[in-house]
Amino acid sequence: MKKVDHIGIAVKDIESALPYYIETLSLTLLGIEEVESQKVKVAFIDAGNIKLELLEPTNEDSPVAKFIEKRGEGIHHVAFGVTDIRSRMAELKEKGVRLLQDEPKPGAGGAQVAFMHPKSSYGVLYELCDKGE
Ligand SMILES: C[C@@H](C(=O)O)C(=O)SCCNC(=O)CCNC(=O)[C@H](O)C(C)(C)COP(=O)(O)OP(=O)(O)OC[C@H]1O[C@@H](n2cnc3c(N)ncnc32)[C@H](O)[C@@H]1OP(=O)(O)O
Ligand SMILES: [Co+2]
Repeated sequence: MKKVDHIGIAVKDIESALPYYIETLSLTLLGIEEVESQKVKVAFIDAGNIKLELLEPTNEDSPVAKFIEKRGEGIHHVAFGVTDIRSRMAELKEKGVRLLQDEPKPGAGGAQVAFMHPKSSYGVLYELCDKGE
């Protein structure tokens, strides 16, 4: 794992959460995009050494919609920046980590992403995020 790339934060509505981050906390909005493969709209916020990724569900089957329904708004996942995601996935699988998919999926900003089940990661949903850098 190279470094933590971002922290995902589930919100019901990006538009209503943004002023808190931008005006109250004086952070900078980097961009907003929709990520169809994950059924979310995301807003990236520059928090200095890390990014915050606000996640708003785009429909009721979204993993983020389920999360909010069950656990409320709040910290949803931690994303490690990696290179060569397929090799990282193979290594983790070999070590007994339960991955949530066999193939990487398209994430935000053109990255390839994969997730590890929180049940094999001591209660934390971890993402692998490969931007090809
Ligand atoms: C755009 C992209 C990017 O950065 O580029 C993103 O981040 S997209 C970010 C959104 N995409 C994703 O999250 C994709 C990966 N996530 C998933 O596939 C799902 O959300 C799962 C993590 C498998 C959970 O779904 P499932 O339907 O199994 O829900 P469930 O409510 O039955 O959850 C099973 C158990 O995991 C726990 N659980 C669920 N979500 C959790 C989370 N975020 N952090 C920690 N624990 C979590 C539940 O409380 C439950 O524990 P108990 O049994 O003890 O109650
Ligand atoms: Co993420």
